[in-house]
Amino acid sequence: MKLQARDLRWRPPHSGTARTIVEDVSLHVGEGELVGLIGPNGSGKSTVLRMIYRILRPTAGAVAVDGRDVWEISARENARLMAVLAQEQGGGVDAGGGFGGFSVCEMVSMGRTPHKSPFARDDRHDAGIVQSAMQRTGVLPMAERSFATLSGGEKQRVLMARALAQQAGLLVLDEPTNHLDVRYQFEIMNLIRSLGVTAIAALHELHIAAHYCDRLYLLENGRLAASGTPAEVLTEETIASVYGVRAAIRLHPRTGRPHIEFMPDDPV
Ligand SMILES: Nc1ncnc2c1ncn2[C@@H]1O[C@H](COP(=O)(O)OP(=O)(O)OP(=O)(O)O)[C@@H](O)[C@H]1O
Repeated sequence: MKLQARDLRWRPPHSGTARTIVEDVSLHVGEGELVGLIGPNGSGKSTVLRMIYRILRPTAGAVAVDGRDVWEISARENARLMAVLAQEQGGGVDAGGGFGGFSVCEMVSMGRTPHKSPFARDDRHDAGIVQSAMQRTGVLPMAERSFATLSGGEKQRVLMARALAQQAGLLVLDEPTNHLDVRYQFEIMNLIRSLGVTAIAALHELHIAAHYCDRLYLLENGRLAASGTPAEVLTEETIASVYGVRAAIRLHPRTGRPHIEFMPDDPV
């Protein structure tokens, strides 16, 4: 599955003189690629992803999956094409997020909804997929727990399991490592990579972006500041100018991927 976003712009509707949040953003994710969207707080990463997963209609520009405009596809078919791990869920779930009454297993089972006719019950095929998704994300032992009682990191893994259960060819992930300790950060990223599906992920952790992504897009104030391989994008100059932090970067001799050492005490 391929993703293409062309000339995306977003301004809050009915906002009078409000500023444009995203301007001129074009990106593509090839079949089986894992692409990272990075940039400082407020640079527009979530807004770009929301346009991709069709929560926000672009003010201008278009998003296409395998050449089809996402707004011309029904919401249900769209859910079969792309699975989303969104920030709203991550933020919302801390307070229950409306899912307070559901068990972990029920939450993950919701990933099967786009594949079933209305009112159909889970069959054994669905149950097997749900079980496997819980196993791969390490949440199987808590299958019967109430979702609301989980820690932030446990909830994040359950939401990842739900996205896996959806078995979509495109994953759209807004900070998938949010709330996760270092072990689970790597486990989730290894899992995403091992799936071999097409994926785009907003990431804060630059070492994760450097290590896992095939290519990166760097946003600054709603516009693309750089794009390319991690080694092309994560340079000392770009990190200083976009993030305002000094860093020393070495390329790993075997992988060619950047290894970043931040030097927060050195002036930019
Ligand atoms: N509905 C809205 N109305 C007005 N401004 C908005 C709206 N949604 C987002 N913004 C603003 O747009 C900017 C980009 O927000 P966005 O959430 O896309 O950034 P981000 O890069 O994902 O940030 P973070 O890394 O902090 O999650 C922010 O300044 C935000 O306050």
